[in-house]
Amino acid sequence: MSDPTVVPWPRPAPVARPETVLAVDDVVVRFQTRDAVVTAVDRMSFGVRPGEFISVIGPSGCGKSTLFNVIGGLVTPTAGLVTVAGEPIRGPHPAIGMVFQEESTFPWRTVLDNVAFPLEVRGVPRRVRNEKARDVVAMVGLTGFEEHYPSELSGGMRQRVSIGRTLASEPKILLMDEPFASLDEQTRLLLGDKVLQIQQTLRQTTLLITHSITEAVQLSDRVVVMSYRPGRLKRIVDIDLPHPRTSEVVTSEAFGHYVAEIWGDLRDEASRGMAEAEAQRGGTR
Ligand SMILES: Nc1ncnc2c1ncn2[C@@H]1O[C@H](COP(=O)(O)OP(=O)(O)OP(=O)(O)O)[C@@H](O)[C@H]1O
Repeated sequence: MSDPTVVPWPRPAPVARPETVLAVDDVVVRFQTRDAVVTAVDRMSFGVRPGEFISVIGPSGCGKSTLFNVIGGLVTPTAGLVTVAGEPIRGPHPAIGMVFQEESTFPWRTVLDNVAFPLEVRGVPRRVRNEKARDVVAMVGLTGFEEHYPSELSGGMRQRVSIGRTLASEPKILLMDEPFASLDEQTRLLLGDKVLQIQQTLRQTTLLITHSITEAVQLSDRVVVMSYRPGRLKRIVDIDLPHPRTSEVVTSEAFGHYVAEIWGDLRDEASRGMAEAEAQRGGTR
């Protein structure tokens, strides 16, 4: 019998692991509320490869935003660690760009000046930053609107300005927390196309929180499904649909299979969430 303490020589080649740019490692987040301790995220671990598009989906209140806030350095985890390219995240970090659901353009700045803002903060000279901002404005499909103010744009266009502003800072990882939530279905689909096009052009590593299964399947390489309270990793689904993708993919048979599969996972979790909410309402009556 071979002695397990003897290291063979030559050493066996290490198991090939895909490169990871973002690692979420055993992250736990607990909040102390007035009458209880809430575990919002419980031992979540997953890795993200460079250029990958990952969606995080789960029932309302399962801890998606909390997880994103940990990745974005806005919340310190109770336990566990997030690293970007091996570097621990201990606060807001230039490698991470965040886009939120809420309106976040600067109303007093034009589209171009909104997008150029992070470059201005970095001290990039005006001519260079305007040139770069024009490229980003074109990428988000707003050429011709450079001198417009946010109040002159639709909700979908304003969200593209927000995405453009975040992209101008060239983050290693783009985090988007339900960026399309306030938009109508058609705009969502078209904006999804735009985001995918940008992601594929820049090979931008992207994490998206969404409630929409179709959006998750349309856009993602992998979908992280979370369980209802405490928010744990339920499953990671590989979306093996051809690239480049557009919203047309939603009509394919394979697409329907993925949606059904993820809904199968989510249905139980969402029902648990609803039952708990109803029980709580009953208890407070
Ligand atoms: N600062 C906080 N203090 C106390 N509890 C919090 C805090 N932030 C979040 N929670 C609780 O943690 C849990 C997860 O919340 P979170 O907002 O991360 O969920 P979510 O999945 O993003 O929800 P939704 O889909 O509805 O946006 C919830 O029970 C929420 O009430």
